[in-house]
Amino acid sequence: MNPKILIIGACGQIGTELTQKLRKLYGTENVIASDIRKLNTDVVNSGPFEVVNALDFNQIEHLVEVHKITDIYLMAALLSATAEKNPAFAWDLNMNSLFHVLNLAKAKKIKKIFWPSSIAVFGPTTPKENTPQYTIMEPSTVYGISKQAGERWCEYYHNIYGVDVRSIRYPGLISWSTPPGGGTTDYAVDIFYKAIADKKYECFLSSETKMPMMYMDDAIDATINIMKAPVEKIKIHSSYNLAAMSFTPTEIANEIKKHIPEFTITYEPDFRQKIADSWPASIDDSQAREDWDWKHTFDLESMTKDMIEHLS
Ligand SMILES: NC(=O)c1ccc[n+]([C@@H]2O[C@H](COP(=O)([O-])OP(=O)(O)OC[C@H]3O[C@@H](n4cnc5c(N)ncnc54)[C@H](O)[C@@H]3O)[C@@H](O)[C@H]2O)c1
Repeated sequence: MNPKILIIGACGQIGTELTQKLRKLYGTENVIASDIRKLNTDVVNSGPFEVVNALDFNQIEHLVEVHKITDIYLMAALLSATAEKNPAFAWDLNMNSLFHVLNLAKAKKIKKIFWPSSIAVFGPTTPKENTPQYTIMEPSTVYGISKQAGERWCEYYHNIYGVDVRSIRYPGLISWSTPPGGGTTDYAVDIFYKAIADKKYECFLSSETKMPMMYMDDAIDATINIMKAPVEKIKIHSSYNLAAMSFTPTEIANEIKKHIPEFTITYEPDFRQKIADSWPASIDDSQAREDWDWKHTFDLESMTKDMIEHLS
């Protein structure tokens, strides 16, 4: 039987593409998209849509009952750069929305949860290259602190209450259909828009800042596959490391130049440099590959080609 899905935060960078893919897979009527406002016409007009505040437990519970929801994908959050500008609100939104959904599962009102974590759970004391699944985690951003605390709570709700919650530590995500929502890796999306429109880009990170990244198609596949995996294959109930590629602004600029030879890049690092410097440069995701057969498709070369084809 198909799951009955509620996506909270469906109008964002990930939610938009996740909604369309889940609707194709499970049927439009089985995927209820929701967000705090009707922010994206593609999402709002392509199937059932509800306005919901992720901080309002009663609203979410009502939707779960009315639509007989089995699975919730909680995508609403304040992202890294935005969260630094409003730490108290970021903590409130990122934590309490998660508690609401975990408590619905604890009360057996839903069966399964997807909740995204991030490479922001790592910090300046974490080994930077090939960052292991289990390692030092001392995040220095409010976003990272909220994601790390969220991971601990996911594992706790699994261990103590038997909640089936599944999670991935997404790296920076690159996509062409919806603009990114205020993260530190957003430059790797903006650069394509500016390269095509202006043939030049001023990067808010320094030239050699290497970070883990992933093309949205791979991130959506990972999200759907971890949720589809038989429960016994999920060995980690905090969050899985996930990786596809790592590159610096110089490297992505050079790849873009293969398609747009006149493209130039300059560097003007801002407050986001400090956040980027505290994160890993590359990630060891062997556990996800082993446990539920994760594999990526896109590397820097194929991702760049696809982005330019779609945006040109
Ligand atoms: N995009 C990335 O590179 C990335 C990387 C790592 C982790 N993540 C995580 O993935 C999730 C989704 O990220 P995204 O990039 O799609 O974010 P986004 O900012 O693009 O989208 C978030 C969506 O949540 C909605 N929202 C905000 N507050 C809400 C509320 N109170 N009630 C209901 N909806 C609300 C927003 O309107 C928006 O549509 C987040 O948890 C984020 O931390 C994203």
